[in-house]
Amino acid sequence: MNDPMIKAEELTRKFGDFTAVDHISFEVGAGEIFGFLGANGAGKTTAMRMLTGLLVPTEGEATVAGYDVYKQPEQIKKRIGYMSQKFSLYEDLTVRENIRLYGGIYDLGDQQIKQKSDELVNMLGMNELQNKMIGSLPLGWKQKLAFSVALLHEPDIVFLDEPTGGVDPITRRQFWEQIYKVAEEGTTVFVTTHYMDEAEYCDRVSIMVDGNIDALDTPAGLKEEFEADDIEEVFIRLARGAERGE
Ligand SMILES: Nc1ncnc2c1ncn2[C@@H]1O[C@H](COP(=O)(O)OP(=O)(O)OP(=O)(O)O)[C@@H](O)[C@H]1O
Repeated sequence: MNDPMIKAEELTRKFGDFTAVDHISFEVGAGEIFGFLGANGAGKTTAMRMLTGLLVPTEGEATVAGYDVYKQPEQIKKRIGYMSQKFSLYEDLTVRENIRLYGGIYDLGDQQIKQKSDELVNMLGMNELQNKMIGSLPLGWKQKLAFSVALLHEPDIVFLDEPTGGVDPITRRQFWEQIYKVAEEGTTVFVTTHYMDEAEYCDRVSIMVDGNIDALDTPAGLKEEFEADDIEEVFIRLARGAERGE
């Protein structure tokens, strides 16, 4: 892979004696949609926090957008977007106020923020909703908006931590159309999900079990390797041996 957008080598994080992420290695290319799967407690969030410059690894190496996670976390933060599992927009601000706030955090100028706000509200068909409080919007709208806000500063990579949790299949499908669009424009998408149908939409999928990456391939490649009809079957077979989780 030429100049991978994400490169992890033996990346490890311990909490005391417990190894949450255990020597994982993988690369993600520019414009790729990379699905990062694993059962509860497998280590996905911990790995993602290391890659986004939020948590220092215990061992191993990683670069994101060409920057080193140990030495250049601030540069990484400027080049990535992040949509967390816990919803990140401010409930008691309006749609437009949230966009303005994040535009400021991402260091965009006033003119650029205004232009981006107009574009975004139009693109999402949120004209009628732009002055409504976020708290009053349905979850699906909030998620679509949070995704667009994570892209405001045109990052190289966007990290999505269970972006579609709790919404209906039609809204999830619309959300995935947004994902395809940004990937086509060249943005790398790193996404965790518990929905196995969504794993099928990814270019490649990795499956974590107890801190390790036990499988990594295209959805078709994984199904072939495991002689499975769908990714859910692959996942269940791998996760069955897991010690962690609910
Ligand atoms: N700050 C911490 N201190 C101690 N243990 C932690 C810490 N953060 C995570 N862990 C442990 O590391 C393991 C991996 O957690 P992590 O949140 O990365 O898993 P996950 O795959 O993201 O799970 P989920 O799907 O439930 O979010 C879990 O056993 C968790 O309890």
